Amino acid sequence: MAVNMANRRPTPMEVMQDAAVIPVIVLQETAHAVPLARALVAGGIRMLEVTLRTPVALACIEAIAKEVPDAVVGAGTVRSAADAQAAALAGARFAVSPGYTHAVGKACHDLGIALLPGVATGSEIMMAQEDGYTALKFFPAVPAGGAGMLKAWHGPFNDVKFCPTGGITAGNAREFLALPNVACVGGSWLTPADALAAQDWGRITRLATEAAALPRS
Ligand SMILES: O=C(O)C(=O)C[C@H](O)[C@H](O)COP(=O)(O)O
Repeated sequence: MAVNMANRRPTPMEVMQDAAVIPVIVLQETAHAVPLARALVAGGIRMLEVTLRTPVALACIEAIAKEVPDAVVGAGTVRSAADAQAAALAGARFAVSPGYTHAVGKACHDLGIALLPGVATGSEIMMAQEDGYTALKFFPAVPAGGAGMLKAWHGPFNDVKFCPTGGITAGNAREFLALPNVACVGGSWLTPADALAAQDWGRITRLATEAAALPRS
């Protein structure tokens, strides 16, 4: 499944198909970015979503883009065209949004970076599809209806693939990955805040290795 990403930006489907899990990363320290990225890559996970939730997020994206060539760094929590522009400038090669607006979709299209738009309703799926997006993040997956929702969507939206995120854990990931319309899952469990604070990169590589080995449909 893994394709050679050197020197180019992935398509949305390539972002979703590279590994079973996209780690959702919240970084508080710029110095953690590179060792964390290397730890995840060592475990077989290289599509990395760094959320724009902290003041250091853009600096972290920039550091990973420059110093970890085997990683493909993306930005999460992209909520506006300005977020998308800042992320692309920092070196993000894809974007993930918690919801969807035409402005975010157009910005990513114009910037030439892949977007996984966040959706939680049929109307949002239709809006994203109108703009050409068919590889979508289902957020927040568990609170918004979980596997049952994905099964229901598979009827009318059987041309869409999802990355359920929000409430996914090592315990329930398999149930989601077994669904025909799920290409991968997203989650923060690979990068626990206490492991980051302790700079326990070995633990993060172990979590990534387990996640990379999860079976997919
Ligand atoms: O920041 C964003 O852009 C988001 O969309 C939220 C994250 O995807 C979820 O917070 C991850 O959920 P957990 O794995 O349950 O921690």
